[in-house]
Amino acid sequence: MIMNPVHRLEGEITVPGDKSISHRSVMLGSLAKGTTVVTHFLEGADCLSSIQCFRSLGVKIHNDPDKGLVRIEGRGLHGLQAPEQILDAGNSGTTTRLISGILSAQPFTSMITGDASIQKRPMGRIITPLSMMGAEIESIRGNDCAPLKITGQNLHGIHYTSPVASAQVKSAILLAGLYAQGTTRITEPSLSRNHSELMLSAFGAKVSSIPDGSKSYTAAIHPADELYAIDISVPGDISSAAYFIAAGLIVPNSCITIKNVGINPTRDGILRVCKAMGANITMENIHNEGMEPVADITVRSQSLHGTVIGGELIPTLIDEIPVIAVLACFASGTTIIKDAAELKVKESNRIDTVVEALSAMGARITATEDGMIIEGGAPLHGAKIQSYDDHRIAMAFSVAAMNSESPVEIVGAECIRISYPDFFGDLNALRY
Ligand SMILES: O=C(O)C1=C[C@@H](OP(=O)(O)O)[C@@H](O)[C@H](O)C1
Ligand SMILES: C=C(OP(=O)(O)O)C(=O)O
Repeated sequence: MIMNPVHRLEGEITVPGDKSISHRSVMLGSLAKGTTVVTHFLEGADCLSSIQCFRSLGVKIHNDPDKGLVRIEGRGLHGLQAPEQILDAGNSGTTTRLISGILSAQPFTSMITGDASIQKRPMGRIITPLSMMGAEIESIRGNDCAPLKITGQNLHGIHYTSPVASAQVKSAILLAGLYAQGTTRITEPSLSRNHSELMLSAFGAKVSSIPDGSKSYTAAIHPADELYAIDISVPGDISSAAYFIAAGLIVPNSCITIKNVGINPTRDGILRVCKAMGANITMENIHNEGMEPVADITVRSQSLHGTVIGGELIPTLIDEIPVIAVLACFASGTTIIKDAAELKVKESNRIDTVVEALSAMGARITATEDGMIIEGGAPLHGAKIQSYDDHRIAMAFSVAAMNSESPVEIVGAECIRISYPDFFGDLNALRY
């Protein structure tokens, strides 16, 4: 894919549904009694993997992609059936880790795996706490990665202190906790996205999240008899909106409104960073969609300055860091991204891939152990960029290309289908 520089972006778009919320709607809808209807579902490959896995577990799921409508005929908390084949999570870490929490408590054995990238991502982080709850999980190759063989057991509650602020780890434990004897608690070093807590509670589970001490949070869940179906309207994904927020800021004379974007405070770090860089982003029509806050976001091109991004801000923008690094190249002064070692265990090592690609475009960027340092202000020029089949990298560099001095080639841009199938269609609708 060759991306040419863009002169101006203007107009209004609606980005696809939130990936995290779409995954969770399939999972909780499958475990609930009754029919869950989901609108503005993300028809990205990752969420389709979640649908496919739950179909293999005996759940009837009707998907109307043209309408973004998914209807899930829940089987109740104890109604899943043993799968006849190995479950395939595709490229989705969320599917793999969250479903493992559920499978740990089922009265059958199952196997789950995914693509080459998934088979390299660390699963020890869920195997350890789920095993402490009584689960039997084997990493088939003995490397703490998928394929995983999960033999369901009677689980018991634990209080787990997680070394990482990871919503996938937290959610796997909470989902297992639905089935465990006694209360299950997970303390994380800072608050990661809380969509599971909010949605579990909307489906009738007894779940709480309490700040304890300065930064750490403890989520707790009690075992449930049943969950009950609800209707879910999925907000626009702020992680997808992030590409248009960044593009609107760096492409001269631009003005973009992104409608109905989720602005849950555990996800809005990109907005806080833009503000810290001097951007004036406006929000209108702020309201709640079910349990999640949403707003229309308007962004205009502006001059930016560098900032420091670290600490508890990191989990609130972890997937946006590649495009924030691009933004930092157009800001005056230095931007430091730290406390973000988690970037190394995503679809690619996002510290290495971002630094490699931005360096190739002429940016002044240095990798650090837990992030990167960017000296902004050097113009970017065309280059051949490897996406390493990482959708966030392909989209972040599509944004970089928009204000590059010459065309950029993005190798493997098809991977964008993972989270944003019509990314280029939406982009073209704004291009002048
Ligand atoms: O729970 C989720 O839906 C997600 C959590 C994050 O991962 P971690 O939990 O590994 O930080 C994020 O990177 C991923 O895109 C989606
Ligand atoms: C890390 C991501 O997703 P997952 O962990 O679900 O593969 C992502 O979408 O950037």
